Amino acid sequence: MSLPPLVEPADELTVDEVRRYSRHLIIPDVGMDGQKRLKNAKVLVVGAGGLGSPALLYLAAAGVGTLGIIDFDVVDESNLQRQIIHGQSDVDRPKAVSARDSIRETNPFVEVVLHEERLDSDNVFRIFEPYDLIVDGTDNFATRYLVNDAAVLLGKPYVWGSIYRFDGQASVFWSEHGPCYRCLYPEPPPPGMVPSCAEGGVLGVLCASIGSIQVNEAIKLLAGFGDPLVGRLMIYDALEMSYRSVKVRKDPECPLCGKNPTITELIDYEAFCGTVSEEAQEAAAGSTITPAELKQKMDDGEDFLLVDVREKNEFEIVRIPGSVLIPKGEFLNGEAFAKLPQDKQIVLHCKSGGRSAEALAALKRAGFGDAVHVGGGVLGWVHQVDPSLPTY
Ligand SMILES: Nc1ncnc2c1ncn2[C@@H]1O[C@H](COP(=O)(O)OP(=O)(O)OP(=O)(O)O)[C@@H](O)[C@H]1O
Ligand SMILES: [Zn+2]
Repeated sequence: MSLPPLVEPADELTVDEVRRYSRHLIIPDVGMDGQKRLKNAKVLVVGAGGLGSPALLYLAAAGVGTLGIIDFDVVDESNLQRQIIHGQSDVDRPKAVSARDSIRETNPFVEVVLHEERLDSDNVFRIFEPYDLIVDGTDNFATRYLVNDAAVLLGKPYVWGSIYRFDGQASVFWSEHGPCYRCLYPEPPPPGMVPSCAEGGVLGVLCASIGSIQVNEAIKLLAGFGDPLVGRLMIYDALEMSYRSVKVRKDPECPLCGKNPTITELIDYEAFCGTVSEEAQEAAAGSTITPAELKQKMDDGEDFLLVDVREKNEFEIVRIPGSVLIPKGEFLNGEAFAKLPQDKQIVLHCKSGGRSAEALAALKRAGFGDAVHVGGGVLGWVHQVDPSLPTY
């Protein structure tokens, strides 16, 4: 399938621009016409993180005239392993600002528009409106469904990518020409079932593999050459080193882009994706202690068992003294219960409190009524109790 260019060409390229983009200009498919279209293009990149870093740098280098960056976060040292648009001296600086500075160095001809805020249902239409196309570099389901729904309602193409450990996926969702994200993934995974990169890790270079595919697709759509990844899901396995693409059809029953849509306006995405399930929230209500309270229990010599429900790799990076490891999965399948004493209070913790709330719900169901979990998890422990420990 080929599609007409998304963008009209700019009137002309300056002499400096001709020099800079000469290796594009001599490719027949791009040429002067394609490069002028890129110059006129306006692309929004959501998230200046793992995927956003290479995406922004290559979109800028390619000469996309206007680049919008939306990110609410600041650069953390643990980002530098993969978020190559930021450097050591950017730690603690807003990601959007740091990304803009790198882009200026890569290509001063690009106009950068900063949106230093969290994309949500209240601001998404206003923010998306001026852009031709949206590149998504975020890592959470609520934002993905939000981006998809807003893109469908505004009729804009949505270039999506996703990464985890050694696996990557990418596609272009554009309901006028093919499926949307909901056609492929009608429901978000149950809370806690799909680990994030913060929980499971990601090979740094995978971001470049998938982020550059997203840029490739964006450029093709903007300038109108090649076969876009509309209606196809690209699956990449860095361990096997294989790329394959599978067909994705538009779902006639899709509640958003199908024949009889039931979603005609934005919804509450946090509730839809429920980062922590309702049962876990209920279990945690009134059964959550702070890291400082945990320290107090230890200092008071209370008799309890502290169980870390993270994975072994995480336990090896940093742990709370005296904790034993029983991964969350064993609470969900019931194997954990036989390992636990009946005569002691059980205190659960994880990295930041989400997984331990899920495990707590299972534990309470199994009859451990006085169990509690530590809000903020081991990260909270490091911040409140022992800042000499590493975080991840
Ligand atoms: N709704 C949103 N609005 C704006 N930016 C978002 C939104 N959701 C996620 N982001 C940003 O998208 C980026 C996602 O990138 P990535 O997952 O690589 O980084 P991270 O969140 O810093 O990593 P980690 O979760 O491993 O600490 C982050 O910079 C995050 O701040
Ligand atoms: Zn759809």
